[in-house]
Amino acid sequence: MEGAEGAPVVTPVIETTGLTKAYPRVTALDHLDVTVGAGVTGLVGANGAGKSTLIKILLGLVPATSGSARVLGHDVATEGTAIRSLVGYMPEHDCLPSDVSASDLVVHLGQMSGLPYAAARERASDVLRHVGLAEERYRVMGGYSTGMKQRAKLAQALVHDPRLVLLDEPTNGLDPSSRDDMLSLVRKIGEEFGIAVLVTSHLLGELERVSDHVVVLDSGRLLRSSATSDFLHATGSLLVEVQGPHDADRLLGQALVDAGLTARPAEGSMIEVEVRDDHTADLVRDLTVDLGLGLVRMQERHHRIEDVFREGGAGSVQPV
Ligand SMILES: Nc1ncnc2c1ncn2[C@@H]1O[C@H](COP(=O)(O)OP(=O)(O)OP(=O)(O)O)[C@@H](O)[C@H]1O
Repeated sequence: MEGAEGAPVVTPVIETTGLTKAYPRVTALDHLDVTVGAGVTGLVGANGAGKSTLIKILLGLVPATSGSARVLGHDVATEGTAIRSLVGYMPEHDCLPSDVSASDLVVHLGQMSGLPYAAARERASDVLRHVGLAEERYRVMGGYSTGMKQRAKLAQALVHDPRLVLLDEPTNGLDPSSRDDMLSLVRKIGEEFGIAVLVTSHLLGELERVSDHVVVLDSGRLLRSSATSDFLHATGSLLVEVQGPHDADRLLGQALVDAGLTARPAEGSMIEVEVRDDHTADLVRDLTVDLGLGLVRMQERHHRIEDVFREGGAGSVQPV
């Protein structure tokens, strides 16, 4: 298909419009409009923000109360089977049978998704190797550590060669080193295997590291959706440190205000200056020269994803 200018029209991986899920006591999703493209997308929000509900609706497992959603162009309300053949799902909770080996489970689920036995075996062996379970794949999963269980859940999500995987809290319960390993795997799935990934977490720092794009939910509403780099880019302020006569920082602060800029004390003896336009940094530099002060440093102040929550008020999300 081509757009008006002759450019190919790219179907979003996920698109929701006014998506609402009301339970008797709580509205889990509240008129959610969100679009997810290729690459790795982090879906972040506090416990109860609606992440798992969104995933279940996208899989066609739970009906929405109102609104609509499409996954890889398919309507979740009517094309759940088509969606599930194209999408892998790693559930949040421990749902693995304890008396079955990872190999048997992944082969079985490969067959369930339509692969012949020999192909399912081959594919299971590949995905179990990719997730780092080559050695232990014939052991029953009841004896697995949490990290190994998470890997087995990831492997079964990949066995049918999906175009999109929905990973619900893949780092849940993992120690820091296993968490790093899991996040590297998530990144690898998106980057090397070219599979679109939607990964949820309430640990914000993790998503900064592995996601191209971050969607933030708060009480079922969209708080923010943007490229991860935008979260990390300058907040629109400069941190300035000067050296010179006594109270140099105050002197400069007042001069900046007199020059029409907004300036306030920041950590240490630094001053934070709001960037008004492309000339703000030059103006700060010129003022320090005029005042006879030495400019020790001037740097952009960087945002972290956590700041979104401070502004947006989703207080219980934990930074790592
Ligand atoms: N089947 C259900 N019946 C009633 N309420 C539900 C049901 N499933 C979820 N909820 C409620 O909907 C809200 C959103 O839950 P959801 O599990 O989607 O959040 P979440 O962001 O995935 O959080 P968590 O990480 O804790 O799972 C919560 O208040 C939850 O209690």
